[in-house]
Amino acid sequence: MEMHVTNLACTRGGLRVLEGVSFRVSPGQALVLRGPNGIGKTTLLRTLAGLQPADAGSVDPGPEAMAYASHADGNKATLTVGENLTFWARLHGMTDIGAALRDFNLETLVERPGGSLSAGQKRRLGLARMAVTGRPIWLFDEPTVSLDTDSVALFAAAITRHLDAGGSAVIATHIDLGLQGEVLQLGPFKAEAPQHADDFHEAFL
Ligand SMILES: Nc1ncnc2c1ncn2[C@@H]1O[C@H](COP(=O)(O)OP(=O)(O)OP(=O)(O)O)[C@@H](O)[C@H]1O
Repeated sequence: MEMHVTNLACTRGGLRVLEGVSFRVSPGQALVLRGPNGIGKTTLLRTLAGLQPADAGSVDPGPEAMAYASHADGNKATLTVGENLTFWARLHGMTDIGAALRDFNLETLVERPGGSLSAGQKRRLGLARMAVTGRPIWLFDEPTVSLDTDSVALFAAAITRHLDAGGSAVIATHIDLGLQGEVLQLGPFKAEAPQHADDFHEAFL
């Protein structure tokens, strides 16, 4: 499924952050978002994921085709690793969690409560959730935070498998994951004449 983003404008906390953002991502491709802190990478991902409305422009397909892994891992502390993944899979009408457990090296942790995991283990669980959604377009916000070198390699391999299967991904990361696709620098899309931020938007988990 090809993703078309056309002339998108995004706002955060009452401030127009980005405008005129257009790109396409084909099946089998990853798009890496780059730009300095505060340029709007998270804001763009939240808009693509349907967590906030676009100020202008369009995103096709809509959020029902996407799975979003934000800064927050969003795991349930009292559910085990297996229960967390099963919950997330069922939410998306799926049942199989075996491949996700294997791909993110979670098999030995399957009975552990989410709240008892280390930061990197929590992150692996948060990322594994994407693999049980069955959704074709995966969105990631700084996915490699807390991951050690081996886990970064696991993550890159999981994304590569998803791309090889015809999926696609949009990833805000400063790390070179060696993926097939392009890099989009967001600097040129910075909104002109910024207004005063007059609002605080609670982040969605
Ligand atoms: N919860 C919030 N409420 C109001 N404004 C916010 C909020 N979060 C971020 N902003 C502002 O929105 C703008 C875009 O922030 P955003 O988090 O999208 O940037 P980013 O490129 O992801 O940054 P970073 O690389 O630091 O994660 C910034 O000016 C930021 O100060």
